[in-house]
Amino acid sequence: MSIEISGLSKAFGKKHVLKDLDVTIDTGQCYCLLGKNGVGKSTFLNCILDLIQPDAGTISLFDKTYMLDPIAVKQNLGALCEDNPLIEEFTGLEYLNFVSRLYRLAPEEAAQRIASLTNYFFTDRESLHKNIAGYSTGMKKKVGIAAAILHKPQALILDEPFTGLDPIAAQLLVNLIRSYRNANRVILISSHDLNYVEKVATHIGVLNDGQLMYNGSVQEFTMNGANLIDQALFQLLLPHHNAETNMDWMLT
Ligand SMILES: Nc1ncnc2c1ncn2[C@@H]1O[C@H](COP(=O)(O)OP(=O)(O)OP(=O)(O)O)[C@@H](O)[C@H]1O
Repeated sequence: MSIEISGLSKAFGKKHVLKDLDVTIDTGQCYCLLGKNGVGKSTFLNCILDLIQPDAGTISLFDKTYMLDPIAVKQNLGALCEDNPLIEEFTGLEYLNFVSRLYRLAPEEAAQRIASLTNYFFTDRESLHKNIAGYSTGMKKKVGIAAAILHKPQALILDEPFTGLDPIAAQLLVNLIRSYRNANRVILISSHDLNYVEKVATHIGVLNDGQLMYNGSVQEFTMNGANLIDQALFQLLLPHHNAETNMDWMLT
């Protein structure tokens, strides 16, 4: 297995956000983690990224663990975090060059990859010479995504990658994720954008009350396409919800 998580638990004070989770994600899969606000999706991803220390459990990536070989694990990971921290004083190009040096890419190789990624995502190339502080949310996200991919990681972990992207950039990201998936990498995404999840997911996890209410293939989740992902998710999380009776006051 490429990503193997076993017995993962995390509490913040008395709130048990993740309870003894087991998840395996194999190469060629794009696993999309879904669930209501505040259910623990980012916490789950941040544990895998070693940004949050779990209370219990083991995480192994390509048979290596943080405990035994943290550098090897991190070399194989590309990450876009929910708050997308960048260095705002840098221009987009300076930031990507900085990241390429962190990963010790040869300068020529780095220049080639940066040119290809920025050509792909940025029609407005001028903006890449301006400070990130002045970028829109979507532009920052595109820089964050490019930085996550630059070192060609085996596993890509993306927290809310579609949020804030315009439809063109989002579709470009869909195409990129599909190519990445087909190149036998492994992708883990947390997202509320189910239209895009529908286009990239091979597997779905639905987190609720600290546990996975569903953990399996997208085909099984949608009953072989009989349901859309949003319908299947709604039925799973709110099977008895009746919006009309709850909101009558609004219509009179
Ligand atoms: N550092 C922290 N300290 C205390 N509580 C935290 C901390 N980080 C997260 N939480 C709590 O853990 C729970 C899960 O948060 P998390 O951000 O993982 O949810 P999420 O599913 O990603 O939410 P959303 O869909 O709204 O982004 C929330 O109740 C949140 O308030």
